[in-house]
Amino acid sequence: MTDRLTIRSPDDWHLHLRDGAMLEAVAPYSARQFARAIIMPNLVPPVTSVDAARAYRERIRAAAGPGFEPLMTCYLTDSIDPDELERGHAEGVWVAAKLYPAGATTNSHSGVTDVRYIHAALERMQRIGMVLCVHGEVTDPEIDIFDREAVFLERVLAPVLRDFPDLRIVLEHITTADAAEFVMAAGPNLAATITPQHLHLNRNALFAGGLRPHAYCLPVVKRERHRLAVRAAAVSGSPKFFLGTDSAPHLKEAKESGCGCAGIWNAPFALESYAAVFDEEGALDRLEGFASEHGPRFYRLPLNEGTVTLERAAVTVPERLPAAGSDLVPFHAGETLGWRLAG
Ligand SMILES: NC(=O)N[C@@H](CC(=O)O)C(=O)O
Ligand SMILES: [Zn+2]
Ligand SMILES: [Zn+2]
Repeated sequence: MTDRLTIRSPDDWHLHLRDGAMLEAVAPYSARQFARAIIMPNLVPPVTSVDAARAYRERIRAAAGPGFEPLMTCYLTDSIDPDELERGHAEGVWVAAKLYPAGATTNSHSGVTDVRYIHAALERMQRIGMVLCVHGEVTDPEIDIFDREAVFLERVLAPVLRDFPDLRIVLEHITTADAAEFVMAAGPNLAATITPQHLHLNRNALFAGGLRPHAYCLPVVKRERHRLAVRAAAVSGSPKFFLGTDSAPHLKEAKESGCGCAGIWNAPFALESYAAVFDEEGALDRLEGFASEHGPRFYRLPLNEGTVTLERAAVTVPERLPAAGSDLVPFHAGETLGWRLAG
C-alpha cells in the first residue's frame, strides 16, 4: 500500500475565483495545490475585453501570491469581436474562450443565445489555435434538467465539431456516461474536465435526509450509473480527461436560501478529494497523468517542473471557513479524507 505519493505539480483546468474580497479569501487555497489554473470569466460584468482580462489577472496574482499562474479566458457573447479574441491570444493574455449558453448557469445571462452568432469567432479560434471551453448544457426549459448535458452533445456539440473539425474543445465538468462516451469516441481535438463532486456524488446526495444546497452545482449531479462512468473515464489513463475542479464559491447564506446558488466550493481539499477517488479505484498511479500531464498536453503548454507530495493521513474538513465577511462551506464539510497534502 502506497503511503506517500509524489507527483509533478498539478494544474486546475476550470476554476472560479470571483473578485474583490472573495478572490482574496479563496485564491490562496488553489495556489497551495496548483501551479496554474484556467480562470473562468463569469464575473459581473463578464470578462470580455483584453484590458479587463489583463487587469483581472493582476488582481489574481496579487491575491494568490507567487508560484501561481492564472490562465485567462474570454467570455463569449453574441457580439464578441474575433479581432479582440485574436489580439488577446497573440498578446499572451487569453489561453482560451468560454462558451456559456445564455442562462445555463451562474452569471451566464450575457452568454451565447445561439452558436450561429459566434461562428466567425469559432472560425478565428480554429485558425489561431485558441481552445474553446464549453459549459455543455442546453437551456431549453422543455428539457429535463438531468438530460440537458446529453441533449447538448447532439444539438450543439456535434454540429460544432462537424463545422470546426480542427477547433480544440474542452467539454467542461462532464457528468454523464453519455458525455464520457462522446468524448472518448471523438477525435483528439475534444477533451473533458472532471470535478471532484461528480466523482463523489450521485443525485441522492441532493436529498440525503433533507434538501442539501451544498451538493448543488451545475451541471447537476446525476444517477449512480453516470457517476461510475465519469469515474471510469477519470481513472482510465486516457489523455482526453483531466482535472478541472469547477470550484465555485458562493457565501453560505447564498447557498442556504429559498433559491440557492449553483456551485460547490471544493478548492481547500481538491487534490485530497481526487486522491481519495483514485485510491478507491486502485488507480493512484494514474493520478499524475490526470492532474498534471493530460491538461498541459491538450492546451499545448509546458508541464510543470515542481512536485507535490500527498501522504496517507486522516484530514477532517472544516464545517466552514471565513470569507468576505461571512463563511463558505467547503465540499466534504465535516467529513474525513484519507489523504493530505504534505508540507
Ligand atoms: N458550476 C456551478 O454550479 N457554478 C459555476 C458556474 C459553472 O461552472 O457552470 C459558478 O460560477 O458558480
Ligand atoms: Zn459550467
Ligand atoms: Zn465552472
